[in-house]
Amino acid sequence: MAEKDARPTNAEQKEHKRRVRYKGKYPRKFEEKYKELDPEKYQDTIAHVIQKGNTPAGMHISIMVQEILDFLKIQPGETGFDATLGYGGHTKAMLKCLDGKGHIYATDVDPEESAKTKKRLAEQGFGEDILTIRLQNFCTIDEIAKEVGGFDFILADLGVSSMQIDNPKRGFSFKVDGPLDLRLNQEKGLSAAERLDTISREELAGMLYENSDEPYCEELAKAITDEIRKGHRIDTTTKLRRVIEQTLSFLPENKEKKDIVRKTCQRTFQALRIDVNNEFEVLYEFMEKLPDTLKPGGRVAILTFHSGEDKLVKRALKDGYRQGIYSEYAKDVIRPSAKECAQNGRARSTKMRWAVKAK
Ligand SMILES: C[S@@+](CC[C@H](N)C(=O)[O-])C[C@H]1O[C@@H](n2cnc3c(N)ncnc32)[C@H](O)[C@@H]1O
Repeated sequence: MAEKDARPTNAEQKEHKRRVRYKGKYPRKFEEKYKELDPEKYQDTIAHVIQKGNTPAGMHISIMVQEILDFLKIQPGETGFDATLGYGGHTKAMLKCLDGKGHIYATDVDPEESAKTKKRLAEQGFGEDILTIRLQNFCTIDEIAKEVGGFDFILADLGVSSMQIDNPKRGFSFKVDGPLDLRLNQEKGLSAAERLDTISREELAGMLYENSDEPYCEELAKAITDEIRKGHRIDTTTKLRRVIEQTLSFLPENKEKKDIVRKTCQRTFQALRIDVNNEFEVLYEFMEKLPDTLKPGGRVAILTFHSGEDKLVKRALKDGYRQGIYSEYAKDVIRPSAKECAQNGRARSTKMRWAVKAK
Protein backbone atom coordinates (compact mmCIF):
# COMPACT_ATOMS: atom_id res chain seq x y z
CA MET A 1 0.00 0.00 0.00
CA ALA A 2 1.29 3.43 -0.96
CA GLU A 3 2.00 5.78 1.93
CA LYS A 4 -0.32 8.75 2.41
CA ASP A 5 1.27 12.00 1.20
CA ALA A 6 2.20 13.82 4.42
CA ARG A 7 2.78 17.19 2.77
CA PRO A 8 0.14 19.87 3.62
CA THR A 9 -2.52 20.74 1.03
CA ASN A 10 -2.80 24.33 -0.27
CA ALA A 11 -5.76 25.01 2.08
CA GLU A 12 -3.81 23.75 5.06
CA GLN A 13 -0.85 25.87 4.06
CA LYS A 14 -2.96 29.03 4.02
CA GLU A 15 -4.21 28.35 7.52
CA HIS A 16 -0.72 27.76 8.82
CA LYS A 17 0.27 30.21 11.51
CA ARG A 18 3.79 30.78 12.63
CA ARG A 19 4.52 28.59 15.63
CA VAL A 20 5.63 30.19 18.87
CA ARG A 21 9.37 29.70 19.10
CA TYR A 22 10.24 26.48 20.92
CA LYS A 23 11.99 27.51 24.09
CA GLY A 24 13.54 24.13 24.76
CA LYS A 25 12.53 21.35 27.08
CA TYR A 26 14.52 22.45 30.09
CA PRO A 27 14.57 25.86 31.75
CA ARG A 28 17.90 27.54 31.23
CA LYS A 29 17.72 30.11 33.95
CA PHE A 30 17.84 29.42 37.67
CA GLU A 31 14.55 31.27 38.30
CA GLU A 32 12.79 29.14 35.65
CA LYS A 33 13.58 25.88 37.41
CA TYR A 34 10.21 26.03 39.09
CA LYS A 35 9.99 22.32 39.78
CA GLU A 36 13.39 22.06 41.34
CA LEU A 37 12.91 25.22 43.34
CA ASP A 38 9.96 23.59 45.04
CA PRO A 39 11.59 20.21 45.61
CA GLU A 40 9.13 18.75 48.10
CA LYS A 41 6.31 19.14 45.54
CA TYR A 42 8.00 17.47 42.56
CA GLN A 43 9.56 14.37 44.11
CA ASP A 44 9.88 12.42 40.81
CA THR A 45 11.80 15.18 39.02
CA ILE A 46 14.05 15.59 42.03
CA ALA A 47 14.74 11.84 42.31
CA HIS A 48 15.65 11.79 38.61
CA VAL A 49 18.09 14.73 38.93
CA ILE A 50 19.76 13.17 42.00
CA GLN A 51 20.00 9.76 40.35
CA LYS A 52 21.93 11.41 37.50
CA GLY A 53 24.50 12.60 40.05
CA ASN A 54 23.34 16.24 40.14
CA THR A 55 22.02 18.44 42.92
CA PRO A 56 18.57 19.88 42.09
CA ALA A 57 18.39 23.68 42.23
CA GLY A 58 17.09 24.97 45.55
CA MET A 59 18.21 21.83 47.38
CA HIS A 60 21.28 20.52 49.17
CA ILE A 61 22.27 16.87 49.39
CA SER A 62 23.65 16.23 52.88
CA ILE A 63 27.06 14.61 53.01
CA MET A 64 28.23 11.57 55.07
CA VAL A 65 24.90 11.34 56.88
CA GLN A 66 25.34 7.68 57.91
CA GLU A 67 28.95 8.16 59.05
CA ILE A 68 27.83 11.13 61.20
CA LEU A 69 24.93 9.21 62.75
CA ASP A 70 27.13 6.15 63.37
CA PHE A 71 29.57 8.31 65.27
CA LEU A 72 27.14 10.59 67.15
CA LYS A 73 24.98 7.66 68.38
CA ILE A 74 22.12 10.03 69.24
CA GLN A 75 19.72 8.76 71.90
CA PRO A 76 16.11 9.89 72.49
CA GLY A 77 16.00 12.60 75.16
CA GLU A 78 19.39 14.13 74.25
CA THR A 79 20.11 17.78 73.46
CA GLY A 80 22.05 18.59 70.29
CA PHE A 81 23.44 21.51 68.34
CA ASP A 82 23.59 21.77 64.55
CA ALA A 83 25.93 24.68 63.86
CA THR A 84 25.10 24.85 60.15
CA LEU A 85 21.42 24.27 59.43
CA GLY A 86 21.53 24.82 55.62
CA TYR A 87 18.80 22.78 53.92
CA GLY A 88 18.26 20.92 57.19
CA GLY A 89 19.14 17.47 55.84
CA HIS A 90 21.50 16.58 58.69
CA THR A 91 19.20 18.25 61.22
CA LYS A 92 16.28 16.11 60.06
CA ALA A 93 18.33 12.90 60.19
CA MET A 94 19.43 13.76 63.74
CA LEU A 95 15.90 14.75 64.78
CA LYS A 96 14.63 11.34 63.67
CA CYS A 97 17.11 9.70 66.09
CA LEU A 98 15.54 11.66 68.96
CA ASP A 99 12.25 9.89 68.27
CA GLY A 100 10.22 12.83 69.53
CA LYS A 101 12.16 13.18 72.82
CA GLY A 102 14.92 15.75 73.33
CA HIS A 103 15.79 18.91 71.41
CA ILE A 104 18.06 20.25 68.68
CA TYR A 105 19.25 23.84 68.51
CA ALA A 106 20.41 24.93 65.06
CA THR A 107 22.09 28.06 63.78
CA ASP A 108 22.66 29.60 60.36
CA VAL A 109 23.59 33.11 59.29
CA ASP A 110 21.66 33.03 56.03
CA PRO A 111 18.26 34.69 56.62
CA GLU A 112 16.86 33.72 53.22
CA GLU A 113 17.61 29.99 53.30
CA SER A 114 17.13 29.39 57.02
CA ALA A 115 13.59 30.83 56.86
CA LYS A 116 12.73 28.39 54.06
CA THR A 117 14.28 25.47 55.96
CA LYS A 118 12.44 26.37 59.15
CA LYS A 119 9.12 26.36 57.29
CA ARG A 120 9.92 23.11 55.45
CA LEU A 121 10.95 21.25 58.62
CA ALA A 122 7.93 22.54 60.56
CA GLU A 123 5.67 21.24 57.76
CA GLN A 124 7.34 17.85 58.15
CA GLY A 125 6.50 17.75 61.84
CA PHE A 126 9.69 19.23 63.32
CA GLY A 127 8.35 22.34 65.00
CA GLU A 128 9.57 24.42 67.89
CA ASP A 129 8.76 21.73 70.45
CA ILE A 130 11.77 19.74 69.20
CA LEU A 131 13.77 22.16 67.04
CA THR A 132 14.90 25.72 67.75
CA ILE A 133 16.40 27.59 64.80
CA ARG A 134 18.40 30.74 65.45
CA LEU A 135 19.66 33.24 62.90
CA GLN A 136 23.01 33.45 64.62
CA ASN A 137 26.67 32.83 63.92
CA PHE A 138 27.82 29.45 65.23
CA CYS A 139 30.62 31.18 67.09
CA THR A 140 27.92 32.21 69.59
CA ILE A 141 27.50 28.53 70.56
CA ASP A 142 28.50 29.35 74.17
CA GLU A 143 25.43 31.59 74.62
CA ILE A 144 23.02 28.85 73.53
CA ALA A 145 24.87 26.18 75.54
CA LYS A 146 24.62 28.32 78.67
CA GLU A 147 20.90 28.78 78.12
CA VAL A 148 20.18 25.05 77.67
CA GLY A 149 22.79 23.43 79.94
CA GLY A 150 25.22 22.05 77.33
CA PHE A 151 25.01 19.59 74.46
CA ASP A 152 25.21 15.81 74.17
CA PHE A 153 26.09 16.04 70.48
CA ILE A 154 27.23 18.72 68.05
CA LEU A 155 27.55 18.81 64.27
CA ALA A 156 29.20 21.44 62.08
CA ASP A 157 29.05 20.99 58.29
CA LEU A 158 31.17 23.94 57.24
CA GLY A 159 31.07 26.13 54.16
CA VAL A 160 28.21 26.87 51.82
CA SER A 161 25.11 25.00 50.73
CA SER A 162 24.19 24.07 47.18
CA MET A 163 21.26 26.51 47.32
CA GLN A 164 23.71 29.34 47.97
CA ILE A 165 26.18 28.20 45.28
CA ASP A 166 23.48 27.69 42.66
CA ASN A 167 21.71 31.03 43.15
CA PRO A 168 23.39 33.54 40.78
CA LYS A 169 22.23 36.46 42.95
CA ARG A 170 24.52 35.27 45.73
CA GLY A 171 27.66 35.46 43.54
CA PHE A 172 29.28 32.26 44.85
CA SER A 173 29.89 30.64 41.48
CA PHE A 174 32.20 31.75 38.67
CA LYS A 175 30.18 29.56 36.31
CA VAL A 176 27.15 31.86 36.21
CA ASP A 177 26.92 35.63 35.94
CA GLY A 178 25.83 37.49 39.03
CA PRO A 179 26.86 40.25 41.43
CA LEU A 180 30.22 39.56 43.09
CA ASP A 181 28.73 39.25 46.57
CA LEU A 182 29.77 36.01 48.32
CA ARG A 183 28.27 36.91 51.70
CA LEU A 184 26.42 34.20 53.63
CA ASN A 185 24.20 36.97 54.95
CA GLN A 186 23.63 39.60 52.25
CA GLU A 187 22.18 41.98 54.83
CA LYS A 188 25.45 42.38 56.73
CA GLY A 189 29.05 43.44 56.04
CA LEU A 190 30.85 44.17 52.79
CA SER A 191 30.28 42.24 49.57
CA ALA A 192 33.33 40.84 47.77
CA ALA A 193 33.02 43.61 45.14
CA GLU A 194 33.07 46.28 47.86
CA ARG A 195 36.03 44.58 49.52
CA LEU A 196 37.97 44.65 46.23
CA ASP A 197 37.17 48.36 45.73
CA THR A 198 39.70 49.45 48.34
CA ILE A 199 42.04 46.51 48.88
CA SER A 200 45.77 46.99 48.30
CA ARG A 201 47.73 44.72 45.98
CA GLU A 202 49.78 43.36 48.91
CA GLU A 203 46.74 42.58 51.04
CA LEU A 204 44.97 40.82 48.16
CA ALA A 205 48.02 38.71 47.36
CA GLY A 206 48.21 37.74 51.04
CA MET A 207 44.50 36.92 51.16
CA LEU A 208 44.73 34.67 48.08
CA TYR A 209 47.77 32.90 49.51
CA GLU A 210 46.58 32.55 53.11
CA ASN A 211 43.01 31.52 52.31
CA SER A 212 43.54 29.32 49.25
CA ASP A 213 47.29 28.64 48.79
CA GLU A 214 46.91 30.37 45.41
CA PRO A 215 50.15 29.87 43.41
CA TYR A 216 49.40 32.86 41.12
CA CYS A 217 48.47 35.15 44.02
CA GLU A 218 50.96 37.90 43.06
CA GLU A 219 49.97 37.99 39.37
CA LEU A 220 46.25 37.94 40.20
CA ALA A 221 46.51 40.62 42.88
CA LYS A 222 48.34 42.91 40.45
CA ALA A 223 45.86 42.31 37.61
CA ILE A 224 42.79 42.81 39.82
CA THR A 225 44.00 45.96 41.59
CA ASP A 226 45.31 47.46 38.29
CA GLU A 227 41.88 46.91 36.73
CA ILE A 228 40.13 48.63 39.63
CA ARG A 229 42.62 51.52 39.64
CA LYS A 230 41.80 52.09 35.97
CA GLY A 231 38.21 52.70 37.06
CA HIS A 232 36.91 49.27 35.98
CA ARG A 233 35.06 47.99 39.03
CA ILE A 234 35.05 44.19 39.40
CA ASP A 235 31.52 43.81 40.62
CA THR A 236 30.29 40.70 38.82
CA THR A 237 31.37 37.06 38.86
CA THR A 238 31.98 37.18 35.10
CA LYS A 239 34.24 40.24 35.34
CA LEU A 240 36.38 38.52 37.97
CA ARG A 241 36.54 35.31 35.96
CA ARG A 242 37.66 37.28 32.86
CA VAL A 243 40.47 39.00 34.77
CA ILE A 244 41.62 35.59 36.02
CA GLU A 245 41.53 34.17 32.47
CA GLN A 246 43.49 37.13 31.10
CA THR A 247 46.06 36.88 33.88
CA LEU A 248 46.67 33.24 33.00
CA SER A 249 46.78 33.89 29.25
CA PHE A 250 50.58 33.37 29.34
CA LEU A 251 50.04 29.63 30.02
CA PRO A 252 50.70 27.39 27.00
CA GLU A 253 47.58 26.42 25.07
CA ASN A 254 47.24 22.76 26.01
CA LYS A 255 44.66 20.51 27.58
CA GLU A 256 45.79 21.32 31.13
CA LYS A 257 45.19 25.06 30.73
CA LYS A 258 41.41 24.84 31.04
CA ASP A 259 41.77 22.89 34.26
CA ILE A 260 44.31 25.34 35.72
CA VAL A 261 42.02 28.28 34.91
CA ARG A 262 39.04 26.52 36.51
CA LYS A 263 40.96 25.68 39.68
CA THR A 264 42.36 29.22 39.91
CA CYS A 265 38.80 30.59 39.65
CA GLN A 266 37.69 28.18 42.40
CA ARG A 267 40.55 29.19 44.70
CA THR A 268 40.08 32.93 44.08
CA PHE A 269 36.35 32.80 44.80
CA GLN A 270 37.00 30.65 47.88
CA ALA A 271 39.61 33.10 49.21
CA LEU A 272 37.21 36.02 48.82
CA ARG A 273 34.35 34.09 50.43
CA ILE A 274 36.50 33.18 53.44
CA ASP A 275 37.50 36.82 53.77
CA VAL A 276 34.09 38.52 53.52
CA ASN A 277 32.55 36.03 55.96
CA ASN A 278 35.52 35.97 58.39
CA GLU A 279 35.38 32.21 58.12
CA PHE A 280 38.69 31.41 59.82
CA GLU A 281 38.07 33.82 62.69
CA VAL A 282 34.61 32.42 63.50
CA LEU A 283 35.77 28.82 63.13
CA TYR A 284 38.68 29.49 65.49
CA GLU A 285 36.30 31.04 68.03
CA PHE A 286 33.90 28.09 67.68
CA MET A 287 36.70 25.55 68.25
CA GLU A 288 37.89 27.50 71.31
CA LYS A 289 34.42 27.54 72.86
CA LEU A 290 33.49 24.00 71.87
CA PRO A 291 34.85 22.04 74.89
CA ASP A 292 32.84 24.06 77.41
CA THR A 293 29.61 23.59 75.46
CA LEU A 294 29.80 19.77 75.44
CA LYS A 295 28.49 17.73 78.36
CA PRO A 296 30.87 15.07 79.74
CA GLY A 297 30.92 12.25 77.17
CA GLY A 298 29.45 14.61 74.54
CA ARG A 299 30.33 13.99 70.88
CA VAL A 300 31.24 16.43 68.11
CA ALA A 301 31.58 15.79 64.37
CA ILE A 302 32.89 18.39 61.93
CA LEU A 303 32.89 18.30 58.12
CA THR A 304 35.51 20.47 56.42
CA PHE A 305 35.93 21.27 52.73
CA HIS A 306 39.41 22.74 52.28
CA SER A 307 42.82 22.34 53.85
CA GLY A 308 42.72 25.64 55.82
CA GLU A 309 39.57 24.57 57.67
CA ASP A 310 40.79 21.03 58.19
CA LYS A 311 44.14 22.13 59.66
CA LEU A 312 42.41 24.45 62.11
CA VAL A 313 39.93 21.78 63.26
CA LYS A 314 42.61 19.08 63.49
CA ARG A 315 44.91 21.26 65.59
CA ALA A 316 42.14 22.30 68.01
CA LEU A 317 40.97 18.70 68.56
CA LYS A 318 44.53 17.42 68.96
CA ASP A 319 45.38 20.16 71.50
CA GLY A 320 42.16 19.42 73.39
CA TYR A 321 43.04 15.71 73.52
CA ARG A 322 46.56 16.44 74.79
CA GLN A 323 45.13 18.65 77.52
CA GLY A 324 42.73 15.88 78.54
CA ILE A 325 39.61 17.81 77.43
CA TYR A 326 38.72 15.16 74.87
CA SER A 327 39.07 11.47 75.77
CA GLU A 328 39.25 10.48 72.08
CA TYR A 329 39.62 12.27 68.77
CA ALA A 330 39.94 11.40 65.09
CA LYS A 331 43.64 10.95 64.40
CA ASP A 332 42.83 10.28 60.75
CA VAL A 333 40.15 11.95 58.70
CA ILE A 334 37.12 10.00 57.55
CA ARG A 335 36.25 10.42 53.88
CA PRO A 336 32.97 9.87 52.06
CA SER A 337 32.74 6.55 50.22
CA ALA A 338 33.59 6.32 46.52
CA LYS A 339 29.88 5.63 45.91
CA GLU A 340 28.83 8.84 47.66
CA CYS A 341 31.43 10.88 45.72
CA ALA A 342 30.17 9.39 42.45
CA GLN A 343 26.58 10.28 43.35
CA ASN A 344 27.39 13.74 44.69
CA GLY A 345 30.40 15.49 43.21
CA ARG A 346 30.25 18.09 45.99
CA ALA A 347 31.23 15.39 48.52
CA ARG A 348 34.64 14.81 46.95
CA SER A 349 36.57 17.34 49.04
CA THR A 350 34.85 16.47 52.36
CA LYS A 351 36.85 15.45 55.43
CA MET A 352 35.17 14.44 58.68
CA ARG A 353 36.84 14.84 62.07
CA TRP A 354 35.38 14.02 65.48
CA ALA A 355 36.09 14.09 69.21
CA VAL A 356 34.52 12.89 72.49
CA LYS A 357 34.57 15.09 75.58
CA ALA A 358 36.20 13.45 78.60
CA LYS A 359 33.83 12.37 81.40
C1 LIG B 1 27.21 22.98 53.92
S1 LIG B 1 25.85 23.95 54.42
C2 LIG B 1 25.02 22.94 55.59
C3 LIG B 1 24.12 21.93 54.99
C4 LIG B 1 23.33 21.14 56.00
N1 LIG B 1 24.17 20.38 56.87
C5 LIG B 1 22.30 20.24 55.32
O1 LIG B 1 22.32 19.03 55.53
O2 LIG B 1 21.46 20.76 54.59
C6 LIG B 1 26.58 25.15 55.44
C7 LIG B 1 25.61 26.14 56.02
O3 LIG B 1 26.27 26.78 57.11
C8 LIG B 1 25.97 28.14 57.12
N2 LIG B 1 27.09 28.80 57.80
C9 LIG B 1 28.34 28.96 57.35
N3 LIG B 1 29.08 29.60 58.26
C10 LIG B 1 28.28 29.84 59.32
C11 LIG B 1 28.47 30.45 60.59
N4 LIG B 1 29.66 30.95 60.93
N5 LIG B 1 27.45 30.47 61.45
C12 LIG B 1 26.25 29.93 61.11
N6 LIG B 1 26.00 29.37 59.92
C13 LIG B 1 27.01 29.31 59.04
C14 LIG B 1 25.81 28.51 55.66
O4 LIG B 1 25.01 29.66 55.53
C15 LIG B 1 25.16 27.25 55.11
O5 LIG B 1 23.78 27.37 55.13
